[in-house]
Amino acid sequence: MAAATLARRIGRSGVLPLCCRLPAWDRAARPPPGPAQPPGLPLAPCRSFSNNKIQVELDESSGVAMMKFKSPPVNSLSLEFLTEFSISLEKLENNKACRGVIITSALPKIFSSGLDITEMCGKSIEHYTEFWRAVQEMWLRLYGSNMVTVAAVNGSSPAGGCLVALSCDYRIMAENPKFSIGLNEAQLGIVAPFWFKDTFVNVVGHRIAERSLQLGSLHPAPEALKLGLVDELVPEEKLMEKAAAVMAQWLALPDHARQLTKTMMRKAVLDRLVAHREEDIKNFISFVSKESIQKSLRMYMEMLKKRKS
Ligand SMILES: CCCCCCC/C=C/C(=O)SCCNC(=O)CCNC(=O)[C@H](O)C(C)(C)COP(=O)(O)OP(=O)(O)OC[C@H]1O[C@@H](n2cnc3c(N)ncnc32)[C@H](O)[C@@H]1OP(=O)(O)O
Repeated sequence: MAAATLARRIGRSGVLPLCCRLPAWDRAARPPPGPAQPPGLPLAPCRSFSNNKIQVELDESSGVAMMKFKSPPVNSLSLEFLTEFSISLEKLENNKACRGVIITSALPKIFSSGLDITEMCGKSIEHYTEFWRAVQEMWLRLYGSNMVTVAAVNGSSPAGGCLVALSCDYRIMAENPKFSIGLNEAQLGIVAPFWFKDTFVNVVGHRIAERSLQLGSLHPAPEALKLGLVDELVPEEKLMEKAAAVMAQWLALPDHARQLTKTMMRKAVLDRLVAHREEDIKNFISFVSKESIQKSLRMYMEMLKKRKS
């Protein structure tokens, strides 16, 4: 079925209708069709699981899951959020019926505000260790996922929020110039870890990443498109439809070829963190424990609050 037709059928709900079946080269063989269902019962259930901060709906007939961040006010990546995120990804990854996931936000104007700064202020070494391991875990799962991952960026997405989008296979952003995206860590007086940087370089190339990282730039959507930080801009109301169309296009290929290609492209970067995980945690702790860094983070939080009042 042509991607455009599929997208039309998906419509705004973002959920593939039951009549749409994708090609036979699924992630794994599906069970054979059972006996005829009694009238009124759905042919293929749309399974959903919702935790406190993330809602996931999987349409088993299409193999596409919709993951929505729903942690007001700004979908900050707290320890609880990151844990739910990793568990949700793991559940989908282990579900043979799931071949792709669209990641978006249920909140208006914000995709994710990045790592929860309060998790990095005035906490114990044990807490920093647990928090940073959760950040690593989320990235390893998302960047290394076998599923097709599409980010439907429907709001601003600084720092860790940008990392989530960068870790997907494809990024579509709402074409609102008020929405911005980028690794702005330098603006907070902190440094993006090497694997944030590697992920960024793999998307936009060395020169753009270097300039953007040093300046801690947050790029308005049109600029993000020009830099290649996002792949497409679409009007906000068309975002989910477009994400579904892109997903259908990617799922039209045999999984194994796409997965092996993805691994080939990403393995070196993933392996680098896996090999240096404990060292990376130690670096984070020694950096975040510095009084000067604590001061920078506190001042940044105050600035956010002042800007509001
Ligand atoms: C120390 C070692 C470092 C190692 C590397 C660490 C790598 C770090 C990665 C990161 O992700 S750091 C986080 C970077 N994030 C940001 O810079 C975003 C900051 N937030 C904003 O710019 C804005 O809040 C927004 C996302 C554009 C939304 O703006 P809006 O006007 O809609 O909302 P606000 O009124 O600003 O915020 C509401 C509420 O939420 C709090 N908040 C915002 N972002 C965060 C956050 N990242 N962590 C925790 N809390 C956050 C903000 O303070 C407001 O709180 P209240 O005033 O309502 O209490």
